[in-house]
Amino acid sequence: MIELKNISVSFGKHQVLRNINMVFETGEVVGLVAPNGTGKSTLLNVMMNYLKPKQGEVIIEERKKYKSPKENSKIYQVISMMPDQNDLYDHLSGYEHLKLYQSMWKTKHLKIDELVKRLEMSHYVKKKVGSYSLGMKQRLCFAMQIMSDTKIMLMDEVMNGLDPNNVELISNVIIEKKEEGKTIIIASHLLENLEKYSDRIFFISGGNLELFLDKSQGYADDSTYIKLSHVNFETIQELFPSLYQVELNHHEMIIRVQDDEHLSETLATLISHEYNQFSVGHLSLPDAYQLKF
Ligand SMILES: Nc1ncnc2c1ncn2[C@@H]1O[C@H](COP(=O)(O)OP(=O)(O)OP(=O)(O)O)[C@@H](O)[C@H]1O
Repeated sequence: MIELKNISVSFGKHQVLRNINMVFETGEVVGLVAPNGTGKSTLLNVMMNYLKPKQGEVIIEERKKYKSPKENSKIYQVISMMPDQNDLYDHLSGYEHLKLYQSMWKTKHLKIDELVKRLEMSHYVKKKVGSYSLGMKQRLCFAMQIMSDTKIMLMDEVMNGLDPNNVELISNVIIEKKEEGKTIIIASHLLENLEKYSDRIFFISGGNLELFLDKSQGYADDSTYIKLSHVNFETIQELFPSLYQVELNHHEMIIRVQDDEHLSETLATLISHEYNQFSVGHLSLPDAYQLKF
């Protein structure tokens, strides 16, 4: 469990985080979503104490705070940030990196060979990192964090450079770790993927965390949307002048309806005008992102 209390961060006059209050609970996966340069890494860096906020504090496991080197080193037994590819040593093998993490975090109970097999790294893990592709390094970085076995795991762009099979592989391990009770906070631009395993998803916007989805409660925006394909935006605007509608791209648009009565009326009108290619429901994360940013 990690709590953020009144966290504000500014770089000069640019305020990146504004008075953030949030608790990330034990055993949940939280997704952080925002365009480049909005504050995802800043927030994760504050949680790791790599960056001191202008105001506010981070509380880990209800009472631990970043106060002194001694206290901080205890906290780093509980929380970790996924290493960056730039943190890897070209002259060491992946296996040696994993050994190093295992000894640093004293996690002899975890079997390196099992993890290597699980992440399909067996064919390359004994080779030097200097010879790895982007995706091979990324899997190693993820494996290193799994090896640390901390209760809280922060991951910045965990799926960077991974092909669809590896995205699936890592997603499954994230779900397993969540089931073991880990708190996992992930900043990602892979929206459909993030939506699959996150318990809660927040947009970072205007320096604040805005809830998009809490799987135990539902969508923050509980309106119903009709998503239409292969339509002419102007024609639809003329048909429904009073309804909120947005063009997503050249051939897709959405209409928001307030209640079931409006929904039935709107669908009836669409069908009577021979518009049959639509779906009805909540906004998907990619569509909500497109509307928001
Ligand atoms: N050390 C710094 N000094 C000055 N400005 C900074 C510093 N670190 C971050 N910023 C600024 O803070 C803002 C947020 O940066 P941050 O790295 O948190 O974005 P991000 O959402 O993680 O982006 P990305 O998706 O590209 O990783 C950006 O405008 C960035 O330029």
